[in-house]
Amino acid sequence: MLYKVKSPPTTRLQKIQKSAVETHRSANQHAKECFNSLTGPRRVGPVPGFFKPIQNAAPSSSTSRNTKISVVGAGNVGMAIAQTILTQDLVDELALVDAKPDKLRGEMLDLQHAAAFLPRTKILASVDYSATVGSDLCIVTAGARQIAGESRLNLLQRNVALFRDIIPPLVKYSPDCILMIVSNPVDVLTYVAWKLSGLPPNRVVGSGTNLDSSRFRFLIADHLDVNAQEVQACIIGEHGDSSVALWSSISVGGVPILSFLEKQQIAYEKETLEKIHKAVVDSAYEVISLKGYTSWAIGYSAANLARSILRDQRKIHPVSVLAKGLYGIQGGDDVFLSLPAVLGRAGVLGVTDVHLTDEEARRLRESARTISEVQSQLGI
Ligand SMILES: NC(=O)C1=CN([C@@H]2O[C@H](COP(=O)(O)OP(=O)(O)OC[C@H]3O[C@@H](n4cnc5c(N)ncnc54)[C@H](O)[C@@H]3O)[C@@H](O)[C@H]2O)C=CC1
Ligand SMILES: CC(=O)C(=O)O
Repeated sequence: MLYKVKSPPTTRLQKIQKSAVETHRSANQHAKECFNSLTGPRRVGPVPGFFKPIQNAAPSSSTSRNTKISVVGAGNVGMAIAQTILTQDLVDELALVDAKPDKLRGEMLDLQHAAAFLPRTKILASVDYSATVGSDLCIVTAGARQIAGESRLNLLQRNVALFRDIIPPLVKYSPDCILMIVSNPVDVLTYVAWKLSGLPPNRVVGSGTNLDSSRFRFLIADHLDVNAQEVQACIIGEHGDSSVALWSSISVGGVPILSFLEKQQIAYEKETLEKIHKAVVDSAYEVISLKGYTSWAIGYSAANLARSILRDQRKIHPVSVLAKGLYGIQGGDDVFLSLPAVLGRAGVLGVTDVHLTDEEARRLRESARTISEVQSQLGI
């Protein structure tokens, strides 16, 4: 016997909703028709005659060309990065790529509708990588994210498979780009992206512990009740559980903090320092357990890196770079992890040589070993 699912009777509210949707559709259609009658079908470039050039104008002498960023992955992280880039007036063109066409178009339109409040930026979106052509910087955020309690390293196999589809077309359309990886586990995926891209190592960088260092600076600043921008403090190594806090080089407004405490004979327990570092490591887990994902801080972190690169700022950021042979990391290991790197228009210009205590150096080598072990199972 078959049971038929009866359609419920149409209520008055549903009728009103249906007619509202139809009215909205026809209003959109009407607006499009009016626009087309004024300007012709959708076109690229200005409508001829809309403004008249002034008499005897010399051709533009500007030699600068448009700058372009592409963001792959229009999820929580990709969109937080995109909107931070737009508000900070970093580029002339922003291209978004995702595998979900409707979500992608929705995100593009939503950002385009803010045009009246933002610096002028052309925003494009497509599931096709040709939209990314000629990018100066490609930021990859696509992929699986952690669920509450899950480690970043757990995401590896799923995201490596996606990277095989993402990295080759990105580099095909933008062979001169700097590639910035954000998807997790960011250090291993930066290595994977480097291998799949064939780019020189200075042009492949992971967002790494730039975010962890901001969390660290926030916690110290909060403790001392000062501005976090006055706190020079760095976390290096894995963006994850084996990261290393460089306590020995922290300064606040130029004052080295550990020697200040010692001079003032203020006792501090090693355990207190460990607790602060643990709070940094636990930060992402806490936010994910509360809201399901992290987005705003990584949005600002990635835009901060994008500015240093595209504006050739030569600022020093803890980011994931090829660490082979640096800080005592074994020459045989092509491992990417965060070290203090100078970033500019050519990507990673160099790595600074910060003094590490024996304990910090040992922890960094351990962090490298953790990443290297995971990497060795990849067969890339
Ligand atoms: N490095 C860092 O500091 C941080 C990294 N992350 C990582 O960023 C990644 C993204 O996180 P969310 O944005 O929260 O995830 P999400 O699930 O909101 O977005 C992921 C997006 O990737 C897209 N996608 C999947 N496969 C694709 C493909 N083959 N091509 C193009 N797009 C594809 C999905 O359609 C989705 O829109 C995760 O791996 C997460 O762990 C998140 C926060 C901080
Ligand atoms: C998810 C992640 O990697 C973070 O927020 O640190």
